[in-house]
Amino acid sequence: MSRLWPILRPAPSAVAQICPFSRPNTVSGTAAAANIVLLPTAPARGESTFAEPAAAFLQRQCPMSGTSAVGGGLPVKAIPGPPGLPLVGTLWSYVKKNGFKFNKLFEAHAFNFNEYGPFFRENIVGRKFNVLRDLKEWKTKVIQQEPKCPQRVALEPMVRYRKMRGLSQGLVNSQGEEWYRFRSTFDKKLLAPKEIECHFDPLSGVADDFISHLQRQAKEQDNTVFNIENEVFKWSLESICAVLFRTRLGCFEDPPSRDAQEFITNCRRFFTTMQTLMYEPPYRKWLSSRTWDDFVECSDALLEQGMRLTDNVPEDSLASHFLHNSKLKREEVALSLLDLIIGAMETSTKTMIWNLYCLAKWQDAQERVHGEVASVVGDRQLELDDLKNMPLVKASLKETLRLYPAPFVISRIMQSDTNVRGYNVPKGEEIVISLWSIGHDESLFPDHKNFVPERWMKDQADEAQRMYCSLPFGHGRRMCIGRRVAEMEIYILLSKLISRCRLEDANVGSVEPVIEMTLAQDRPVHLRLIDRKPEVVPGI
Ligand code: HEM
Repeated sequence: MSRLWPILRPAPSAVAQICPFSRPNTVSGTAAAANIVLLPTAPARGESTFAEPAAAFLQRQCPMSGTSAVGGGLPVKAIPGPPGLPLVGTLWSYVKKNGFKFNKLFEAHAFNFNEYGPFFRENIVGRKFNVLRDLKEWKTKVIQQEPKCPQRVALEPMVRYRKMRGLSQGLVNSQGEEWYRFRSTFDKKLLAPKEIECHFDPLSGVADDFISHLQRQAKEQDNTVFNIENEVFKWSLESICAVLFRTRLGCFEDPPSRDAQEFITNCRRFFTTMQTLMYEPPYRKWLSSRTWDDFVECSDALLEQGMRLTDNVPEDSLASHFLHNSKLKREEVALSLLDLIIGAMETSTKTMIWNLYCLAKWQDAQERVHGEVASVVGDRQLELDDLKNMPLVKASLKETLRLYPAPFVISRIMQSDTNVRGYNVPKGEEIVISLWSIGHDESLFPDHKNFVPERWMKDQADEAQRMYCSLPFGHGRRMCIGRRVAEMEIYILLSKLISRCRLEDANVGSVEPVIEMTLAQDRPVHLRLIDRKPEVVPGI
């Protein structure tokens, strides 16, 4: 996508010189465009003006404001933002040389927040984004008031494929009552903390096998695991299948079992082709394309494998529970289980790699986390209750997700008119919260470029920060349904791995984030694994 749709990133001065639309779209500028009798001079840039909700600003400064405000707020078009051309909107800024890159969209967001304040509006070829950097406003105005069935923009290639095959849209992409039917089936079993505890043993088994697999590889290659993504992807797949099907696929066998290899290949093809399809210009979907054919082929294969996995599931598995205790048809259960696998794979894999990379890069932090694990677990095997006593391990994941939030934005399509920061956002508009920008806001997170897990510890983070500054799994009725599974599998793997090995950064240069399906690493990540214990004790 970056090749097709690069986004221009002009320096502020360059904007003024080059662009015919260079005048910043300030409150007064946009309001004038919307025919509102308005303000003397609104400051053009910076947080201080925009940190104040626009309606209050208006009220204070302009006697006419009461009449110009719509439904108690300014019209949505008055939200400041980068100026655009008729029809194409800000696409011009995406195709200029040396501009923003689409695969670094979070940088464009940071730039725009700096220019236009914590709520800006952008129109790219007719699609309008209202981008927010204010988590409190997101929680109180968007999420707390959301209806029974909140909506998010769907993953278009998946929707197209399932329509073509006459299948239901499942958990990730359905909307309205259909979504509710799926979600209410899966919610309790996946989100209630007590329900998740039964997955501790299977996930521990996967973590043990994975660590031994990594250690074997490292021994053969000068203590180094090259391109660790290939391996972490297997851990992710093996973990989610252990949770859903109580089945071990055999990803760490040498070579992996045929089923595992097929699953790995199809999953990887699914994500790479979907990524390409998602960012193609819209007209491409009317033309035949090799990528689309590939996507259909691997989606068919995944569906077939998913159906096969549900054929003979052990009685104590989640799959069996959903097959026998829900009103969903067998095919709908199989599709939803696939959705859970799809939801889990990219996010958990990328997050785990970032977490390992951060610990390897910030050795002091790694030693502090290791100290905690050693003092709680010692030489025995990790137990479920230990997880409650390792706040630093948990903080290490939170800090990773602050620096590198796998979904770097979360979106909602408004289902009723809502006043956000003084603007009346009508039903049908999309609001996007930029998690990346929040996590990199120096005023919220001093020393924000550094990995400091302790900033999330109860005695160090203030209440407001803990409440409003971290939302990597989303929030509300449509939040990540796999959050508890993800947290458990990551805590287990981190504590086991770090007590067995010291991680070292074996990369040339700093690994930087780029947007693929989620916030990915811009190069293959290599890590050195140094055994902490001369002899490996199985289990920990
Ligand atoms: C570190 C790992 C993960 C992160 C950061 C993450 C993050 C997210 C986020 C931000 C959303 C959107 C929430 C919203 O719109 O408010 C989401 C949705 C979803 N996630 Fe996760 N996720 C992770 C792991 C998982 C796992 C392990 C599973 C499966 C067990 C999973 C399954 C899903 C599904 C099915 C949805 C769509 C839910 C719906 O639309 O009702 N995720 N995830």
